[in-house]
Amino acid sequence: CAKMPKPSQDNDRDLTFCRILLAELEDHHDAWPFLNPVNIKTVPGYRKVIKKPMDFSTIREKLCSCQYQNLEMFIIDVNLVFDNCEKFNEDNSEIGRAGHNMRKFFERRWTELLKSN
Ligand SMILES: Cn1cc(C(=O)NCCN2CCCC2)ccc1=O
Repeated sequence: CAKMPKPSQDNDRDLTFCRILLAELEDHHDAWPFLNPVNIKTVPGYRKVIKKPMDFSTIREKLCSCQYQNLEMFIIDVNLVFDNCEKFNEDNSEIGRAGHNMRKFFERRWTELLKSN
């Protein structure tokens, strides 16, 4: 049938979930490497290696300026943070471990939230 606009309550639910999930990511003990964009002037190689930088403050800005169509687009950006981290950091490093911890936390929380529906 013709593409129908998503009922607004679904959009409202998605937006609420993004706000909850992002707040919990920002408050997590291991969030410190991901709170702001990696400084490509002080981190050698980052600019060349990581094609699409992403961080929680950028996700916060996008969320607050309605740049996420739905929950899926938000999850894609959060996963980009963790995929970039895995690409650039050894698993057995401070930042590498923080990335794995944060990804595990995020996976668990969004599945819990979606099951609550
Ligand atoms: C995600 N990620 C982060 C960094 C990084 O150095 N972040 C700065 C962390 N500092 C904490 C207090 C001031 C800044 C390097 C590589 C990387 O993949």
